[in-house]
Amino acid sequence: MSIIVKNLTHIYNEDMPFASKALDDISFEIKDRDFVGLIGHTGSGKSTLIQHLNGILKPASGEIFINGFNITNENLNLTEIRKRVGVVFQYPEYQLFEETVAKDIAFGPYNLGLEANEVDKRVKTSMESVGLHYDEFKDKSPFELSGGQKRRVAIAGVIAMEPEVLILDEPTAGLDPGGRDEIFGLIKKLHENHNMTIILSSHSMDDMAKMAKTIIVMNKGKIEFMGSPRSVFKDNVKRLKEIGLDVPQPLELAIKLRDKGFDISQDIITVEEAKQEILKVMRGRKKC
Ligand SMILES: Nc1ncnc2c1ncn2[C@@H]1O[C@H](COP(=O)(O)OP(=O)(O)OP(=O)(O)O)[C@@H](O)[C@H]1O
Repeated sequence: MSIIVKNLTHIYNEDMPFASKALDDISFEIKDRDFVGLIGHTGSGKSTLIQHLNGILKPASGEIFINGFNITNENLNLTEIRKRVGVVFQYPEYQLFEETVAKDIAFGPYNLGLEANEVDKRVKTSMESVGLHYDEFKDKSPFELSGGQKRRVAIAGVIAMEPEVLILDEPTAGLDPGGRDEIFGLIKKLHENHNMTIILSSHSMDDMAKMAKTIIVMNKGKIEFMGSPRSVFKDNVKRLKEIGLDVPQPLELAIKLRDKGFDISQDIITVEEAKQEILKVMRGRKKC
């Protein structure tokens, strides 16, 4: 499902003395089945953009088309957007409220007006998709689960609505490294097995470099860069640092080694690439 954003501007507290522009005339296009990493310093406008993509906020100006469908159209029913675009907000486990896992996941599909049989089917399938065994977890209270499990329940609740675009705002915030890997593994699987277009915001450049096909870098409500992780990180190290962002650690290491006189490529964004490049340089030195 393609997404086209045209000249989108958002102003909080418009017409008030303390009005502030959070999105400033941004335009971009996301292709069907892309995996987009949304990065930017805190306050750069990522969450505001995400809320526009699912119709929660209305723009001061501009338009958004989801598969040709204008979701900024005043007359559009929000349920129509929710069927297409699912959002997992930051710390989604705080929004779990039902007494059982199955009931919590069923809440969204019921609101779409689906029949009980269809809702039950979707609850089961989405629980299996997030790695929660139906019989084991369906009757548990969401509140007796671990942090990572709660987050999976929240994700299952969104994917049970079978959206074509899944947006996740900082889905691993506050999780330990094990929980983080689990959630990223799950998102990767959803992208690959369910053909979902994914938009993911994260502060981890290493994870973005590993997972995203396209990176969007936001700064002060504008898009600073958009492109493949390799082109965005490799060509813009200085500017990324100026706007308060890191680059992936393997690239950081390559830059440091180059500064120390090693003839090492800067075209490195993953640990494996750094390993191969360092081995190549070491072998070259041995021969000399
Ligand atoms: N409800 C609101 N009312 C007024 N201003 C807001 C509101 N929400 C966000 N802002 C402002 O809009 C700008 C963009 O904020 P936004 O939350 O979209 O950034 P972000 O990139 O998602 O940040 P973070 O990484 O901290 O979540 C910031 O200047 C912020 O202070």
